[in-house]
Amino acid sequence: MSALLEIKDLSKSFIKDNKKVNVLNKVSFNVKKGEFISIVGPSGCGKSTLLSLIAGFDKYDEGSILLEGKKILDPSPKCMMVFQDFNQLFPWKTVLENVLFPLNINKKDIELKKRIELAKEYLKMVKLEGYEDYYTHEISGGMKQRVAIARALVMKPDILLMDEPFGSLDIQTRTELQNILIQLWKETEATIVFVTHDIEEAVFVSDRIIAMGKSSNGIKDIIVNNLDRPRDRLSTSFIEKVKELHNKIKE
Ligand SMILES: Nc1ncnc2c1ncn2[C@@H]1O[C@H](COP(=O)(O)OP(=O)(O)OP(=O)(O)O)[C@@H](O)[C@H]1O
Repeated sequence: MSALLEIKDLSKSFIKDNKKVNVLNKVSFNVKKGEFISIVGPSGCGKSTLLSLIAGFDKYDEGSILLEGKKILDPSPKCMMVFQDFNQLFPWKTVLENVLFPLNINKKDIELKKRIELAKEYLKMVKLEGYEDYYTHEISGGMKQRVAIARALVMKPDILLMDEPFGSLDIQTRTELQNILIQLWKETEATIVFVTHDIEEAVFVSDRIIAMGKSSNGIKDIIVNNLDRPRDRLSTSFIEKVKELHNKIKE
């Protein structure tokens, strides 16, 4: 596996009350094609900032972010983002129309009939077959997140960025969505960068876990997670890995 995303000496600060606040200081790591990476760390350590920079939503001060060797400077369908917020969907559009939306904007070369087929195929993959004509107020939070994931993945992005996508869900729905996401990741061979507060979630989904710290303004440690898949949350090896991560990220 070669590096798809290369982040090198990335620094970012914000100006607040005329003072410069350093959030990221010389952050470097690579993501290989097909890899599932999680980013964990305490609130305010810069996880969302890092994801926004990769998505091209914001500008960095120094360093570089390269996707297949090219600098990311602006948002593009190559990096799709799924947020935590249930309100990221268009409420005036149906479930199908939401998933169709990025295709209609970016993939006009595909004929409409095919675009609709594609959107339906991804809705089936997130187990929402039969809900195509529902509006967002008619579906649950977990279903909304599944629509958002289908809408992002239907674009076949080089990287899927996920900012605490399951953070507002109850534990049962969260577990169900983690399983769906892992299945989708395998089926679509996607590359995923996933921010989470939940250490167990990080151990369940990812190949490598990037632990960020607030005092370090960047990466504290990168933990390789080669537990066999499918992973058993109750196995001794899983629990040991969760403990290892807990100990490593203690501030
Ligand atoms: N636009 C902005 N202007 C000023 N400061 C900002 C801005 N965006 C983020 N920050 C600051 O950068 C720091 C990191 O914020 P960020 O949202 O990246 O953290 P996080 O690790 O994602 O936190 P959480 O887990 O709570 O979502 C915080 O101190 C925040 O106040």
